Amino acid sequence: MMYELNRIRTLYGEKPVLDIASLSVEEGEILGLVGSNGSGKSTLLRHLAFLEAAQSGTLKYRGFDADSIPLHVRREIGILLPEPYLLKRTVRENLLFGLKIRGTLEDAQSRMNEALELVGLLPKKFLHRAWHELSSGETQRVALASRLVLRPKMLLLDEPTNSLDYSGVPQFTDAILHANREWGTTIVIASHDLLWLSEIATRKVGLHFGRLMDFSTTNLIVGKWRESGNERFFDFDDTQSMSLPKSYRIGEKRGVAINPRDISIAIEPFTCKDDTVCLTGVIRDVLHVTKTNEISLKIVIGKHVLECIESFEYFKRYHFYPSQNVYVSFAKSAIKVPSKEA
Ligand SMILES: Nc1ncnc2c1ncn2[C@@H]1O[C@H](COP(=O)(O)OP(=O)(O)OP(=O)(O)O)[C@@H](O)[C@H]1O
Repeated sequence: MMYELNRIRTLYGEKPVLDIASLSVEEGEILGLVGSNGSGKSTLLRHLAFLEAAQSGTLKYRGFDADSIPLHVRREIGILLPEPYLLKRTVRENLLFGLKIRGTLEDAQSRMNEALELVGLLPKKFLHRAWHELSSGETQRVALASRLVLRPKMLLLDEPTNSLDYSGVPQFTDAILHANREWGTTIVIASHDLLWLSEIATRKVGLHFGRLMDFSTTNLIVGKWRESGNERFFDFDDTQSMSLPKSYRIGEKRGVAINPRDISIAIEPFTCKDDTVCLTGVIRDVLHVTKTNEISLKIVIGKHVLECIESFEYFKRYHFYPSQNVYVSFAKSAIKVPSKEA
């Protein structure tokens, strides 16, 4: 067990931003943290890196309490922030810094080369570059390389794909998987890139207004609700809406969740019954989730995006592709009001 959190509560001023009853992180897993802006993901990562303490509750790392963790154990943990900070020196000095303070300089040169190659930078070209001669994507890569060179036991990544271009993302994926598989690094990643997280994470948890959600879905819809008669509706756009479950209480700021496996798509319209929601949308992304041999599709419906998971066989039959118009359907009973704790 890497982390054990119990009754963690964090307040900024009067405002509660984290309220987690319990959460564990197992050794060797890649845990994805999902949640909308301000849901508390970065705050949680800062707690896990011991950069900032929660107001109450207990946080243990490999059995050590936050306030008695030895420095050498704390140094097993690497964190990559969304706007990475580099020392105002060369790439080489940035990579060497962590090795120096840990006193592990034996095979420094080969480890630096390996770390740079892992993030897709040629050591010959980049090792002696100054920090200001790097693009933002290269800065992000060097920042990850300077964590990888330490072969950390624990790696915390906050929006790691932020400044990466299209080719940078697969490279980062490989680097992260390499750390996990070759060195046994346990990884926690906060990201809005849900498709990417589905590909890389072995488990995902959702944070919603600082609380863990007990849903196994990435389709968390938070937005404005419209009341009409006794019913409440969520509007995808001017013409498409869905009615909300009776258990949804307005003013609770909880949103609703729909499991991607409960959503069906088709190229012909569905026969829509009273207990079903039927919508139309456009496919934005198609991703093969190799772990489960399923297809994850992102469907744009009005101003919102829903993820839908179909079997590989179904996908092969219809050959769904990005930009295709599709019909979307799910049972009204699939719209869940998430409970407050996992
Ligand atoms: N230093 C701070 N002082 C006051 N409030 C803060 C501070 N840091 C974060 N917050 C607030 O705490 C809440 C959680 O912020 P946090 O950065 O953890 O969210 P997040 O899920 O990482 O968001 P995002 O997806 O936008 O990065 C937000 O409402 C934010 O405004």
